[in-house]
Amino acid sequence: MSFSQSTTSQALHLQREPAHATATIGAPLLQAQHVVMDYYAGSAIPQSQPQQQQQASPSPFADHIALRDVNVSIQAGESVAIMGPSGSGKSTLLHCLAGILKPTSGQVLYQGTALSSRSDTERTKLRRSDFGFVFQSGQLLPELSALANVALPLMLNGQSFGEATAIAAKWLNACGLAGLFDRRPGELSGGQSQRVALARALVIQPSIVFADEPTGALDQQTGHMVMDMLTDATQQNHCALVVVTHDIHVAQYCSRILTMQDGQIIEEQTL
Ligand SMILES: Nc1ncnc2c1ncn2[C@@H]1O[C@H](COP(=O)(O)OP(=O)(O)OP(=O)(O)O)[C@@H](O)[C@H]1O
Repeated sequence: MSFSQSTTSQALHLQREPAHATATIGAPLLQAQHVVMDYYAGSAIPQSQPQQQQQASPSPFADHIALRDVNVSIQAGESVAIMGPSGSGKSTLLHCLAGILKPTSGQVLYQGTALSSRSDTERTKLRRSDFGFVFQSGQLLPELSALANVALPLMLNGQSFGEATAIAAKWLNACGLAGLFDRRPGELSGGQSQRVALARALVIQPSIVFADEPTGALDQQTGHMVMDMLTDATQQNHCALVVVTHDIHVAQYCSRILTMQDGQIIEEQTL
């Protein structure tokens, strides 16, 4: 059974309506408006920590100014790749879009509401319920089994151990990991670990998955398998996808490619 088929059949049996079912039709799911990120202005701290005093307008030449007036709109179900040279601001943009970093100025709207208008607790809840994250590596808890790693986000959202592990098992199966439920991350290959990470990101039925170099630690063939799974699963679940990558072959899985340079989006390509 292909991942698409199994995802379709299994995801439909998951526990609740995805959060994006409540999004306003036609309005962007996620929007960055005039986002500036100056790491020296004291906004490189996570939003959950106290903010330092913001300083004067950023100098246009400093390399700690990671984003300069960035505007992006992402629709529900859309897939967007962010490319650009090292240091161009890709990861910073992804972290601002996901509410992990608070921009120095400008704002990020999710379902029409500014992330900065939500309390720390609300933002944490939002990330747990609506956002999935996939990083290059190291995102799984090493002391937990694959099954527990995938079940954990559901338990943090209030589901019982039994419910959470039953749903997690479906996603691990859908990711081709039957038989590996009890393995810890250190006992899995890089590709297997990354598939566990996909299952963990998708298990909550997020409205958007943020992926930062999801194939960066994988060989090309395994990277394609992971991207096939990620794009299949997000499409099947009408989930938006934002992928930071240096690899054009990875970017081409998406419907739109944004190219960044010196903290700005300099090119936008629809595929
Ligand atoms: N915590 C930080 N403090 C100060 N400057 C930072 C910090 N994080 C990133 N920067 C700077 O912000 C700019 C953008 O960094 P960012 O990591 O977003 O780039 P990137 O395009 O994702 O790079 P890469 O492809 O190498 O991961 C760079 O000049 C970087 O040095």
